[in-house]
Amino acid sequence: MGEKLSRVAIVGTGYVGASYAFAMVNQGIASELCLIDINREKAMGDVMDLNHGLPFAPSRTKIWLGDYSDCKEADIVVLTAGANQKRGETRLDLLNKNTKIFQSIVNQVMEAGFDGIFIVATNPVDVLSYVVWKVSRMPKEKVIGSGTILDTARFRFLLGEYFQVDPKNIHAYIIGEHGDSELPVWSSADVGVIPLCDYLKKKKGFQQCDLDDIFIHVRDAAYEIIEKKEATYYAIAMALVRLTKVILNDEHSILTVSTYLDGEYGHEDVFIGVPSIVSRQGIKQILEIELNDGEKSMFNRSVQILKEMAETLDLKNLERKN
Ligand SMILES: NC(=O)C1=CN([C@@H]2O[C@H](COP(=O)(O)OP(=O)(O)OC[C@H]3O[C@@H](n4cnc5c(N)ncnc54)[C@H](O)[C@@H]3O)[C@@H](O)[C@H]2O)C=CC1
Ligand SMILES: CC(=O)C(=O)O
Repeated sequence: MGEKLSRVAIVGTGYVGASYAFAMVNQGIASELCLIDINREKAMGDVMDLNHGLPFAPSRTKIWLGDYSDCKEADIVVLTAGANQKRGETRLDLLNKNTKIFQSIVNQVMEAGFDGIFIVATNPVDVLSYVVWKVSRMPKEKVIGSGTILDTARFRFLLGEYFQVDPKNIHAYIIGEHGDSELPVWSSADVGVIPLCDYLKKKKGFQQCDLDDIFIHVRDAAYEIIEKKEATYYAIAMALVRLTKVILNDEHSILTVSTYLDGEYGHEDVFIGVPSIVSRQGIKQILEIELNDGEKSMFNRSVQILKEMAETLDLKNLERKN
């Protein structure tokens, strides 16, 4: 019996999309990788460049310049197309531009007969995940935004550096909007199996004000990197590869993806970053972690901001008619 083929289509091969494709090939995650971009020359250049690296890859990947008809057979379509933040812009500033682009892309993907899982990375990722869900009319479990996966990774990296512990042993989440209103869930953060607040008390030299500073660096990391090199792409690419692998291998891993709340955390009709179990079917379950009062009010504010942004869009006219 032959190996099961897995096809991933990437729409948007700019900094993020191309870095993701590179990381996918390097890790040998999918057997087929189809690159789609309005700038076909750029995408073709990436296809050639990636194909030339295949002799060094861990497994064979079929890589080609595609069009929307290739999405019919795709297991996952990854959306990384659209405008990125320029210096001084927030993620939410991109909303109108990227909603128009997404409406056209998602319609074409669906018209091709796609029936897999959407991964959304383009900003503002939470509101655009909502747009993808509305336009595609896919089940809510099958639209997954990258949410605060990247922020959580940044958080774990910086906490690991601070405590001199492997970031993989730091169990701490950033939740909420992937953006300025996100929040750290200190109340349930652990170093190994020790609650972070106990760890802080027991070990000399660590203090809460340093942790507050770490969170500010996490929240503002994108601004800092964009100031230095115009865009961020390696870490998000690696985060998207991890999410892709979790889906294709049915890993049931917990990731802080942007997903549709339907009563969880006391909210509904909004996509936002919360820890969720991700499987081959998409979102299997949202984990409702206990938040303290301060965290609850920050989370509620984040929901409110995302809802207000979604309300500025003409959502009725976004939905596909058939
Ligand atoms: N969710 C996250 O954690 C992160 C999200 N991002 C976001 O990812 C998005 C992409 O960023 P970059 O790759 O840096 O931008 P980029 O400008 O380098 O690439 C965007 C690509 O989209 C393509 N594109 C534009 N309109 C299109 C259309 N109608 N159809 C097909 N392709 C189209 C462009 O030709 C370009 O190749 C941005 O919105 C950025 O803010 C970036 C980093 C982290
Ligand atoms: C650009 C962006 O969203 C990030 O690096 O977090």
